[in-house]
Amino acid sequence: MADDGNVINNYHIGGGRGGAGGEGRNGAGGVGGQGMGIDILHRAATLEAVHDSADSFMEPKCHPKTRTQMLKDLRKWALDPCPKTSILWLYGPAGAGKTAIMRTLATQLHDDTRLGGCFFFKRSHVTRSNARTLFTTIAYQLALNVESLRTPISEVVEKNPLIVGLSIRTQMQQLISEPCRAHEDRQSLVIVIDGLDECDGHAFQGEILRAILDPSSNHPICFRFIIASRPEAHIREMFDSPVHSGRYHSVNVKQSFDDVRKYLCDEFSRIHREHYTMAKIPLPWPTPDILQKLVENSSGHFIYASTIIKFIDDKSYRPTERLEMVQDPNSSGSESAFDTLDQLYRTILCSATRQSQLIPILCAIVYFELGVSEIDQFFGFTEGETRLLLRGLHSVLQLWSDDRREIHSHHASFVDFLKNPDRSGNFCVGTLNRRIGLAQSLLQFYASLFQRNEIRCLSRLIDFIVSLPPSNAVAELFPLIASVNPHYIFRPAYLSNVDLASITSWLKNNPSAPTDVIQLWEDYAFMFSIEWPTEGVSVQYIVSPSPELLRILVSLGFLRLYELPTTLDLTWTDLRATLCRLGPSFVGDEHTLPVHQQQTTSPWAARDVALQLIRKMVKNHNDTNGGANPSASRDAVWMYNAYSYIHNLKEAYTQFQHGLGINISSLVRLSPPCPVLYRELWSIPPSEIWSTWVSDKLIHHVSKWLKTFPDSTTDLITFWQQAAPDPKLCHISPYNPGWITESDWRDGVRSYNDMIVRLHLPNSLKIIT
Ligand SMILES: Nc1ncnc2c1ncn2[C@@H]1O[C@H](COP(=O)(O)OP(=O)(O)OP(=O)(O)O)[C@@H](O)[C@H]1O
Repeated sequence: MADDGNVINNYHIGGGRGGAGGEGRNGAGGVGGQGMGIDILHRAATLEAVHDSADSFMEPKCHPKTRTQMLKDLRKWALDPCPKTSILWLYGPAGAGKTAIMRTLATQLHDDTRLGGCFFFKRSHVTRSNARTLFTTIAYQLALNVESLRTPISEVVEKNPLIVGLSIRTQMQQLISEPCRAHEDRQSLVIVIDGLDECDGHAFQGEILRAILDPSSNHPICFRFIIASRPEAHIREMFDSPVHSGRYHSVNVKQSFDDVRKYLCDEFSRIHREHYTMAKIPLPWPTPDILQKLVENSSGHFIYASTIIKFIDDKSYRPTERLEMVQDPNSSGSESAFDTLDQLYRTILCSATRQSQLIPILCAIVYFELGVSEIDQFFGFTEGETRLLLRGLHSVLQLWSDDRREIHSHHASFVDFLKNPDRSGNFCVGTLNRRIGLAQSLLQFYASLFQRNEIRCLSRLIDFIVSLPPSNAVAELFPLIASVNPHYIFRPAYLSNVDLASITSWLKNNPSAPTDVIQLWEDYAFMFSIEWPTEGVSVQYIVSPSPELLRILVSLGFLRLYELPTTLDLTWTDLRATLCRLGPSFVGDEHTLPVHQQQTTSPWAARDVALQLIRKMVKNHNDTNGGANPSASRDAVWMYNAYSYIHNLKEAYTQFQHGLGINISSLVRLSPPCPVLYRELWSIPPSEIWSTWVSDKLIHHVSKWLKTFPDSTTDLITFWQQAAPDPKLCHISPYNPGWITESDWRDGVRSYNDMIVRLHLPNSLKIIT
């Protein structure tokens, strides 16, 4: 195409002034007509790295009618006379199809006579992995492709032949940018660099990026750079650096299920057409459902699709049999179907550092889909350690800037690879030992003190444990299963009845499981069913509950089971011992002689708990010097650990005391008339309750309670209602109208009464309102 004197020559070398060039590095003759400079460049260039080099027919290219929109967009950007930025980063996971896109694009740009130069890096290749020849190769192509650039580039080299061995940045400046200024007001020239991550050494990769990205580089305005790479952490960090902000545009090579389908359909048709054993196989082959499954397995990336096509297309085998092998990853010989894929994954894993630490993390990602911060916590790492360990795996794993987001694999095939010992060998995460190791790590976490976090994996951990076949090998897990902190078991939304039933039956099916561990989890299952009713679990005998049991049951009307130990100052062992007296497996005196003992009544139990909670509130107040030193309250510390939305201990203290206040209000209302309790109410420090919204509830319920006194007088009730030091704070606020307070209280009573019925306890224990 000739529009003026600066013809873009499209690899056509015009007749030169001089004679033939000298012999090139590969034995080829130098380019005629431009003298020594071009000849020196020719010797220094890596011709194999050019898009249509001699062996480029073996390199990836886009199958016809695939990646059409992406190619169109890239080409449009490249040819745009005034794009917002002149640098574009094309990134995507390993095997997404970046090279295929870049080669196809380079060919299109070449046909448009707008390809300045290109370099296709190739990992571990003798010459194509060498960064030192990148800019000489590009300068050489610029000189050949653009006639007007030939002389200025050649002169630079003639003047200073050493340039081909100088630093990357000097080459970029002196060999490319400066001579090309003459081209300043011409059409854009595109420089394509593929596989930056495949160039030897992170340092060189960084240097190349700096040479292109740094604001000081001041490239001719006609230049467009397209750089493709995997989203490796060190490359992403360079692009993300504030110094380079606004200097480049990035494009993600996204999954494309439609393109993969198109490719597979065409390739299967070709195989069907070309393979002589296929003549009698009816079309469509493969059937649509098999094709759909294969498309799904590809995760929308080409590497899987092209790998299986290569395998099925082997002329020495029947394609139908090979397809069956691909579909059944456990069939013998199927490993070889994924050879290319596995080689890719092995290379990535081998290049990662600290592999022995990496494998348990991969195991956790594969089986639990955790986020970075969860893995840090589960494995007891210092914050940020997981991210460091996974730095080398960005091309197979999707990591997010938000540490809480689940890490996942770019390709489903990577997970299959990691699970299959025949494919991943030492990297396999699916062996029994590795799975037991993972279960141990996670159980250790759940056996530790209740920590401040929201990691809700216990249910999945139970599923994972029960998937381990009963064997002596799992015996190591039993002590840890016995030590799971009950706070996690009873914390709402952590587990369900189904989880408890499944771990219990798994333990029972394990001949080596100790009976006390089985009993413990049966008890947990029973306790759980008291709070979260399930069919089929009930007490076997009608027992008369002890005062202690009744106190717990009354409290359960208003509190969650997992709050009881802290609120009632019980240990989990106490709670279990008391509650499980109701259980079907309890063998004790109360079962043999049920009911015939002096009954404690629910109102008195409520009174006792109310007194206990008032004293607890006062104690917390005194211990913490009125809340000034909240760390002195164990309750505040517990509250802080239990709810990650609570920001600090002070807030935790206030919330805990408010919770107590609300429970005291309800329990007082349930109590019989009792002057002792009335007096105790006055011991509550005003700052704990009167200056808060809890006072609404307290005034409401205590007023109702006072009406039940035999000698109740309006005066007493009015006196109570006006008791608060600041009456303004104690009216029933619009946000907490009386009917809400009333309906909450009735719900508590109803839930308590339902529980009495469910547990087949005597009706006399119900609360009549
Ligand atoms: N559009 C496409 N049409 C047909 N085959 C494709 C296409 N894209 C990719 N492939 C095939 O998928 C495989 C992986 O593609 P490619 O090498 O381009 O991926 P990549 O993203 O550059 O991978 P890596 O990060 O490992 O360099 C190759 O065998 C390639 O031929």
